[in-house]
Amino acid sequence: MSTRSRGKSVYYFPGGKREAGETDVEVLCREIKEELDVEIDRDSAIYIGTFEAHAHGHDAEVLLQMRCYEANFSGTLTASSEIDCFEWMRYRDRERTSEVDQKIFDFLWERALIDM
Ligand SMILES: Nc1nc2c([nH]c(=O)n2[C@H]2C[C@H](O)[C@@H](COP(=O)(O)OP(=O)(O)OP(=O)(O)O)O2)c(=O)[nH]1
Repeated sequence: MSTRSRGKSVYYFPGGKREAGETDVEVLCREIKEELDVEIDRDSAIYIGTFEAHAHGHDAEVLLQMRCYEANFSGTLTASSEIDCFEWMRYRDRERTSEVDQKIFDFLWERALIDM
């Protein structure tokens, strides 16, 4: 599932930057709550992998390293004020996402974890 932040042209996986002292799962829970108003079940979080690419919206030399998790959640997905919209995507939507997300789409596709 991908989100489009206010003023951005491409879709991002929900998430964001770590604040001082936070663990990965703490960042995950905070960002998902802020963006989509649902509660992540922290015990269900499973590390998927780390992906690197140019950070969208930054100078070409700025690299983004994204540590990805899958997890269950409870509540009703609701776009917060920082999100314009969210969308369940398929592999064919790959070009509508940021550079790092396209690598993640490829990873999911190679493992048959996303539909065409
Ligand atoms: N969450 C998220 N961020 C992404 C993705 N792809 C991508 O290039 N980014 C970039 C955009 C941002 O520069 C950074 C995430 O920062 P953030 O979500 O905490 O947002 P922010 O407003 O503080 O970031 P910034 O634009 O000020 O750098 O990573 C993605 O799929 N998900």
